[in-house]
Amino acid sequence: MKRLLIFLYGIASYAVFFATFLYAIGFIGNFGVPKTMDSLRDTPLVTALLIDAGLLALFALQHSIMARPAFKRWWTRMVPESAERSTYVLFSSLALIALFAFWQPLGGVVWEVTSPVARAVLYGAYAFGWGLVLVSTFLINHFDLFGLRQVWLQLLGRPYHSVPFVVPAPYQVVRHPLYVGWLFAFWATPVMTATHLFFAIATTAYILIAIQFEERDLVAAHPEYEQYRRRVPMLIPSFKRRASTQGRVALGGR
Ligand SMILES: C[S@@+](CC[C@H](N)C(=O)[O-])C[C@H]1O[C@@H](n2cnc3c(N)ncnc32)[C@H](O)[C@@H]1O
Repeated sequence: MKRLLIFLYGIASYAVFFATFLYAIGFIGNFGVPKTMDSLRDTPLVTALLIDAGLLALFALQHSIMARPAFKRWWTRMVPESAERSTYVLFSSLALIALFAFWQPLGGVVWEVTSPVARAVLYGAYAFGWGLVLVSTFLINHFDLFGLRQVWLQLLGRPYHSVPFVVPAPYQVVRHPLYVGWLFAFWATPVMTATHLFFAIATTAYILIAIQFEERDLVAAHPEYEQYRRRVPMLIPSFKRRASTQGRVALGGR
């Protein structure tokens, strides 16, 4: 019974994540959802800025603290180990839902692209970004990243083994293709409002900081990551160099 409950919890967490992911595409792209990022401002500027900064900080803290191995060791004294990743996914989604619900548009257009061709290119870049994010999760292991593999294995009563650390095509030209996808999704817009610019700058800063923590954990789990880091650029792809780390190595630092 407990196994089934944990499994259903994992499925529910994934469903919440997937709905949040779809909403985020409309929220940031300003289409198809009831509330988007760039609606008109109806709150004093400083108040709106403070609220938005608080919402971004909430997500950043949740997302980074709960990902650290030390936190996981402490947390899994209370939460079953097999449900740890699903709980992380659920809390991340809840932080994003809070961001969507309480976000305060700042108003004001900083720049606007009017050429139809350039607008089409920017919309294409936006779609490319989201596509790259999704594809990267499958290249790493989508089902492990979102906790489904963990709850499935415990349902079967089978032990959990870390997924292997692979270096598929995009990871051979850049170390963080998923974050590159985020950067496309956050920056590619034909109408850059003050709100959008604030969001893009803050999330870019967060990505740059989060990479430092993530890579520290990756080096600790995989000493060979150090060499991979020397060969492959962080965010700007290089098609000249190729990672030699093409084998499958156990990944323990999730
Ligand atoms: C949200 S994913 C982002 C992955 C990567 N930073 C990117 O941008 O493509 C974070 C998780 O991916 C794992 N990870 C990072 N690089 C990886 C790689 N090359 N192969 C497998 N897992 C990786 C990290 O350990 C972390 O648990």
